[in-house]
Amino acid sequence: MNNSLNQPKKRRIGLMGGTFDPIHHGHLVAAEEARYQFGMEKVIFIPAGKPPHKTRRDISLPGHRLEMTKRAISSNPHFTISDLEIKREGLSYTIDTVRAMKEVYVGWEIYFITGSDAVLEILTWKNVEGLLEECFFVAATRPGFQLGSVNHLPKGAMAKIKTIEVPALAISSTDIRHRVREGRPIKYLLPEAVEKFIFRKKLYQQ
Ligand SMILES: Nc1ncnc2c1ncn2[C@@H]1O[C@H](COP(=O)(O)OP(=O)(O)OP(=O)(O)O)[C@@H](O)[C@H]1O
Ligand SMILES: O=C(O)c1ccc[n+]([C@@H]2O[C@H](COP(=O)([O-])O)[C@@H](O)[C@H]2O)c1
Repeated sequence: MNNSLNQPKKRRIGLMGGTFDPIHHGHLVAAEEARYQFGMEKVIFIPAGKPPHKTRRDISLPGHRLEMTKRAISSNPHFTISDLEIKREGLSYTIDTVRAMKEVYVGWEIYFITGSDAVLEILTWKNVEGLLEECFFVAATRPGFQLGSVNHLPKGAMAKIKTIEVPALAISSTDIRHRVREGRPIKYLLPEAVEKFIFRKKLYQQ
C-alpha cells in the first residue's frame, strides 16, 4: 500500500548566492539558520561571477571574493563553496545555477537563500517562473518583519518562498566597504580571517 508517511523525505540542499564583497556575519547567520530550520544537509556558497543587478564597476576580483568566502565558511562542516558561477561566462543568472545543481543533486529539494530585499525584486530576475518551479526560496527577514505584508508577488510564488528571521540583518557589505575606506572598525561584523585578508590585500581602501 502506498502510505505517504512511508515515503522517504527528499534530501535538501541550500544554495547561498551572493557577490560576497565581502562576505559577512549576516550571510553566515542567514545560511546557518536556513540550514537548521529546513533540515538541509549542507549549504553551498556560490560567489557570483558577474552579479546581474550590481551596477558598480569596482567589484573585487572573483578570486579575492572566492578566497574570502572559503575562509569565512571553513569552521562550519555543513558549509561548502562552489566556483561554478565564477567559472561560467556572462552574467550569473540563478536559473542557470539552480539547473546545473539539479543535474548533480538529482531528486533533491533545492532552497535558494536570499535576503528579503533580494526576494522582493525576484520578479525582475531571469525566468522567474522557471526558477520558482525548480526551487524554493528562503528569504531572511528582520525579526518581526512580515514579507507577506509587503509582497507584490503572485500567490503561487509565495508558496515557494519561505521566510526566516535573522538577527544580524543590519550588517551589509556596503557598510563594511565604507568603514574600511574611512578607517572605522569592521571587527565582529565578519570573520576574523576575512578581516585579515581585507587588510593584507588592501581591499576597499578607495
Ligand atoms: N545581513 C544580512 N542578513 C541576511 N541576508 C543578507 C544580509 N546581507 C545580505 N544578505 C543577502 O545575502 C545575499 C548576498 O548578498 P550580497 O553579497 O549582495 O551582500 P550585501 O551585504 O547585500 O551587499 P551590498 O551591500 O554590496 O549590496 C543577498 O540575497 C542578500 O539579500
Ligand atoms: O538570476 C537573476 O536574474 C538574478 C538577479 C539578481 C540577483 N541574482 C542572484 O541573487 C544573489 C544575490 O545577488 P546580489 O546582487 O544581492 O549579490 C546572487 O546569487 C545573484 O546571482 C540573480
